[in-house]
Amino acid sequence: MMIEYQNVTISYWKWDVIKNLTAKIAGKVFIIGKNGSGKTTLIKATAGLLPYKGSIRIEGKEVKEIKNYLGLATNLGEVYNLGYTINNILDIYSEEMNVDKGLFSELLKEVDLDINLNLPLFRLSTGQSLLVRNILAFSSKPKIILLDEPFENIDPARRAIVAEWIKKFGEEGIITTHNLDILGKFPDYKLYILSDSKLFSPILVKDFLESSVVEGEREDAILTLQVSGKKVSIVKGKEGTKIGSLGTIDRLYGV
Ligand SMILES: Nc1ncnc2c1ncn2[C@@H]1O[C@H](COP(=O)(O)OP(=O)(O)OP(=O)(O)O)[C@@H](O)[C@H]1O
Repeated sequence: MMIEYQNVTISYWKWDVIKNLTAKIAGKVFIIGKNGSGKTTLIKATAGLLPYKGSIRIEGKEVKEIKNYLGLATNLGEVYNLGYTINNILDIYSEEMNVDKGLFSELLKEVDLDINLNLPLFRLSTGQSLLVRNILAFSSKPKIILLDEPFENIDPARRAIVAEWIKKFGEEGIITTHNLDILGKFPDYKLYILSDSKLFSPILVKDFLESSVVEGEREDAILTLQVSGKKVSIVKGKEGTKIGSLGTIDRLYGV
């Protein structure tokens, strides 16, 4: 079981956001990357919502040829445009996408989210809407989860609950995030960095958080990547500020 990218190029008009990306992803993994690096674009293409060149295969099946694959769920807003109110969405997705209404209500209760299900999604606050979309994704008990920034604008106690759901639901998938604190809850998960259109080979979250970022190429690096054309090394040891204590990964991106 795997998500496989082979020479994948994804473009908006003539501009390539992802260029010749090749990677094999197994299990549930995190992808981080600076603003605009293409994380959302990659998730959308993997969910079948964007055209791409090359090959994206999920469990051996080419994404653009898959119709109604029920094993995959995402929190992307585009997917939940059908239906007007949240109740409408629930009706449609319980029928078409295996969303379990009982599980949906249970998860809603777990985060103590008191919302009017007769409202359209876009009437909710940014955080509430994302929580509902996360819950919709988990409620189909998917095999594969594609979650774009599932913690953004969500308060800390609820973020911790979303983290537990990520551990519980899905056998494989991709989660993008900017949130270093929450990454600490996933020490044994693999982390990929998307930079300069490449997905750099994965390192364990715990190794990443215990490392520091230095400029240039280093022999002792656990990972050397390219950021805006410059080499950056992630090294373990006493040197510099640990990534885990930075609170933000901006240094990695040279900001
Ligand atoms: N529909 C679109 N049309 C044209 N360009 C787009 C479109 N969607 C995204 N882009 C551009 O593609 C690039 C990658 O965007 P994307 O949203 O994938 O980045 P990201 O890594 O998810 O960023 P962030 O961390 O800020 O969420 C950006 O420069 C963005 O402006």
